[in-house]
Parts: sequence; C-alpha cells; structure tokens
Amino acid sequence: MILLQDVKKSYFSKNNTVHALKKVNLHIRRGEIFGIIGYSGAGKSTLIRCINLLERPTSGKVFVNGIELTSLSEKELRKSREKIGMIFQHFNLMNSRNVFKNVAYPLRGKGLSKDEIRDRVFSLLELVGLKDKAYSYPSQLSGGQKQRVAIARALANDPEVLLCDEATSALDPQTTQSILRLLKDINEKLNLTIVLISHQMEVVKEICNRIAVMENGEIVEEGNIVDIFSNPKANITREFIASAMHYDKIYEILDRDPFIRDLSKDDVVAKISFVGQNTGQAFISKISIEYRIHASILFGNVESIQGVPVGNLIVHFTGENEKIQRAIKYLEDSGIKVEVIKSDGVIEFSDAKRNRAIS
Ligand SMILES: Nc1ncnc2c1ncn2[C@@H]1O[C@H](COP(=O)(O)OP(=O)(O)OP(=O)(O)O)[C@@H](O)[C@H]1O
Repeated sequence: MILLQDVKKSYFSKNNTVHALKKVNLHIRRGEIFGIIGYSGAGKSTLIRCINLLERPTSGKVFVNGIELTSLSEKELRKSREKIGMIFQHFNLMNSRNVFKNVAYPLRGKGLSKDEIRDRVFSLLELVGLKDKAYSYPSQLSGGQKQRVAIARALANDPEVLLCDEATSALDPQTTQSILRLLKDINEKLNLTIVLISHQMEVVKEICNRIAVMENGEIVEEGNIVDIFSNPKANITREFIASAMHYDKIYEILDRDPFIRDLSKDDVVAKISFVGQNTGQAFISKISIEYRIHASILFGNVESIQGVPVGNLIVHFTGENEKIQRAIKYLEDSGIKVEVIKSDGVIEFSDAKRNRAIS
C-alpha cells in the first residue's frame, strides 16, 4: 500500500545541513494501523510528510497504492493526495467556519449538489459522533471534539490512507483513548490504512498492528507490536517499553530499596518476560519445587497488547547459585525471557539506565 524506497531527506541552510531521513525503506500494508515511534527530532514528522509529499524527499521513491508519487507533476500529485487524508496535533481547523463548513471544505469543486454535500457531511459527522455539533464553531469545542472534526474532514474525499501526525499529543489520556478507539473503528469500518506517529509507546501499543522505531533519521527496529513488546532488540525500543510498562519507576524503587542492596552474593534478581498463555506465575511455582530454590515476586505486570497478554515479573531467587542458574536455563528453554538485574552482588538495570540518563 505504502512503499518508501531509499528515502533520504536533508534540510540545507547556510551554515548547516540536517540529514532528517537517512535512506529509509518501509512497507506499510493495506488496512493496517502502522505506528512510527521515536523521540523528538528522530525524523517522524519528516517521514510521515514524505508519504504525501508535503515534504519532497531529497532522493528515493515513494509509492502509495501502486502510484509513484515522486514521479508525478504537481497537478497529478494534488489529485493523488485526495486519497491520502491527514490529521495533525493542533487540528488545523478553520476557526471562522463552523464544523459543517470545515468538513465540507475538501468537497468544493467536486461537482456535488448542495444536498449531496449535506448528506456526505452529516454521514461523516455521524461516523465521528458529532452530528449535534454541525453548526458549532471550533472555539466552542473541546480538543477531542476538534480532532473528531479534523478526522471527519480528512475522510471527506474517501481516502485510502490516513496519516496521523501526533494526533493525540495535545489531548488528555481519556480523550486520547476515545480518539484511538475512533481511529480503530474507522480502520475496521472503512478498511482504511492508518499511519500514526507518536513519541508515546502507550499510544502506538493501543491500536497499531506493526510499528517502526526511529532514531537519528533511521528506522532501527520494525515489526509486529507483540513481538516488539515481548522481545525488543534496539536499546531505544527497550527504553520506550520500559517507560510504557513503568519499569523505570520500578527500577528506581528497587535501586533505592535497602533490601535489594543488601542481598547476599548468591542471590539473583531477574526480570522474566512472557507472552501469550505462558503464565509466569505457574513457572515460578514449578521451578521453586523442581529446583528447590526460593523464588519471590517483587513486582508483576501484565499488559494486554492487541489482546495478547505480555507479562513481566521481577523475581528474587534465593538458594544454591548453581540451582538458580539451572532454573533460569529451564525458564529460557521454555520460551521465557530472563534478564538478570542483580547477581554476584552487582546491580545492572539495563533498560532503565539510559532512561534515567535521558529523563
Ligand atoms: N524545515 C526544516 N528545516 C530544517 N530542519 C528541519 C526542518 N524540519 C525538520 N528539521 C530537522 O530534521 C530533524 C527531524 O525533525 P522531525 O520534525 O522530522 O522529527 P520528529 O521526530 O518529528 O520530532 P518532533 O516530534 O519534535 O517533531 C530535526 O533535527 C529537525 O530539527
């Protein structure tokens, strides 16, 4: 559906060149909700704006729905852009026009009758749950309602792709959830391909099927959301997940806890992560019995990622070190990821370290 081939984007000024995108390759499939996550300055906005050529790549090709946008004239591009809707962090509504006129705006010059425009606008307002606000002005609406108007307007030309540029970043958590539910709903009802950029893992984990993680103008990791959550590879991905799952806070507490600091040299504290039906707790009781070690859970957290449970436990193992190592090997052989946080008297908070450094 969307294909980026070797896309580079550099910004040139008198004394400086910024390489905002460094040879990005990306394939987004029809009907999926694809998330792009990264810190500020990673290149997310540049990337999403290269999809509809609001930013023209310095080099590389962009295809949407089989058409190479990068080869089109400005006139052809305007036509193709109609099939790519976009919403923004600050909604970009026209304040002097009411909701009806904002949503009707993209339908100008399409040869539609007044009645056809009216029907189309009201069916869009119904889709976003704002039929009763048709004659209100943007200043009379909440942030969430404004974003709903922007979504209705973006859908006016029946696009195949919706680009969402930090669409929930100006909203409170509850309103964010309701906008994400709406996006999921229209993705399913209209088979709309959605590309969403965000600096918050909480947002992409709610609705994205697949995600790409960006750092310094590059995609450093890409994959199915459950795989990424259960087995992140890049350091930056681990940081995002640590923050979304609140490990950073837990590590901070553990770091200060005198109980953890005073553990004996043989004790091991480990984070164990499991996905799907593997319940961590059942494994814990099993290894306690089979390997005759003591395993106590210091912290536990199970998140549902797209309906799949992804769990993490921080476990304190006591007993003979050799037995603890065998128990850990058994967990790993059973498909459970084990990361030792403390052993041999040394604390190693791998996820949290960089998090603290950057916060
Ligand atoms: N028009 C521009 N002129 C010069 N440099 C730019 C321009 N737009 C973006 N940049 C630079 O390109 C890099 C990537 O910016 P971009 O806005 O794409 O990142 P981002 O991940 O979306 O960050 P944010 O979430 O803060 O918007 C940054 O270093 C930024 O300063």
